Amino acid sequence: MSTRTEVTSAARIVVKVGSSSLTTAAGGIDPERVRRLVDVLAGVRARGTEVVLVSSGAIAAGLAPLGLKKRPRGLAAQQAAASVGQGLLVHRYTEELARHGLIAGQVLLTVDDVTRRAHYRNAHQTLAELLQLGVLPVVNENDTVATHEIRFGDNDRLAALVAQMVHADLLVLLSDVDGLYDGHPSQPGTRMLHEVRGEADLAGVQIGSVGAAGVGTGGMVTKVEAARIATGAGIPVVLTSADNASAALTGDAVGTLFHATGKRRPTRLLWLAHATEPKGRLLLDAGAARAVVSRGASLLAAGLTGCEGAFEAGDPVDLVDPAGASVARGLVNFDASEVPGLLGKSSAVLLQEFGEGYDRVVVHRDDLVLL
Ligand SMILES: Nc1ncnc2c1ncn2[C@@H]1O[C@H](COP(=O)(O)OP(=O)(O)O)[C@@H](O)[C@H]1O
Ligand SMILES: N[C@@H](CCC(=O)OP(=O)(O)O)C(=O)O
Repeated sequence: MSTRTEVTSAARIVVKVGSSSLTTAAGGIDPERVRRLVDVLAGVRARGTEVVLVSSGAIAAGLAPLGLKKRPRGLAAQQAAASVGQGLLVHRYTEELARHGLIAGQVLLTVDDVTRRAHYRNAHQTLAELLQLGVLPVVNENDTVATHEIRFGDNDRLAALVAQMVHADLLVLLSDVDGLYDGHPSQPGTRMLHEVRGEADLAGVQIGSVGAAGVGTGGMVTKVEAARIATGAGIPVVLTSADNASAALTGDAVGTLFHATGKRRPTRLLWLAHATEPKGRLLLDAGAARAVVSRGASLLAAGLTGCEGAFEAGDPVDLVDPAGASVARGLVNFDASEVPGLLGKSSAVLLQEFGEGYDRVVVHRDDLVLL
């Protein structure tokens, strides 16, 4: 079998493991599966490669202690299960990593942590420091505080964003299925794709949701989306089963390899483009639309003709050209109620009329992504 240099040459790898790969048939965390995974990760560390683990399983781990038979539907119950389960999950990782002389560091992230500039910087710095100290970060979504609106809901995309945040050289997605198939793997005659070089290879592939175990979320849809985000940012992705973890991480050609398709771009922006629901629309005049699209300029109030929606400062909004096309998405610096007072005014006028702070740009170029 050929060896994948994308794997063997990677100095930093993000590994994501899904709930379905950590649970027993009866539900709850399977300590054996955690142990086997940690043994593999310790092997990767032993050859000098840094590892960040993104682990699902908090909700699954909380089911048994709460006497629940299956993943609850309601958000509050899921949050409660995650609250109970996350501690147990990280405890398992801490114990297993300690057998190899390694230290686990829990990192719980919300959508805000990868979209808002200040939060993003914090998360980035924390992860960088943990890696510097030789700690193995164990990341999960902060399920207990995430609401429907500000929730990834799945860890696949979170893992892709973490991979970019830590400038990983490779993302490995471990699931209960050994690769991406051209149809749902339960259907006879479906075949595994060994390599995906771009969108063309995905044409005609039936990408289904949740697997048979019923503990995961998102199924293949979110994994392919995660692969798009990572590869579009220059990071190759290997998708395979947790049982293949050892082979995948030593570079064997198992599962599906998604080749890098793009150059690295800032994480938050990819998230904005791919997964954020805009909370409103800013209407731009022709000059502003041109400046944003062709020159990568920040959006100034002078180029605004109106707005729609009930957004607050910091929310994602679409920037719409005079023809009604959404040309960009960005994080707005004003509440919707403030915008009418700003329309068409230069920064100097705003400063004069409203004082300090109102001369700021409406959407900063660093918080903008073209659609
Ligand atoms: N085209 C496909 N190729 C492979 N698996 C698929 C496909 N379509 C749907 N699936 C399902 O996606 C499941 C994996 O997703 P999920 O259950 O969310 O796992 P995880 O907990 O690892 O995130 C597989 O078990 C499989 O049944
Ligand atoms: N944050 C959640 C993960 C959600 C989930 O089930 O994700 P996944 O199994 O990766 O599809 C948890 O820890 O239970």
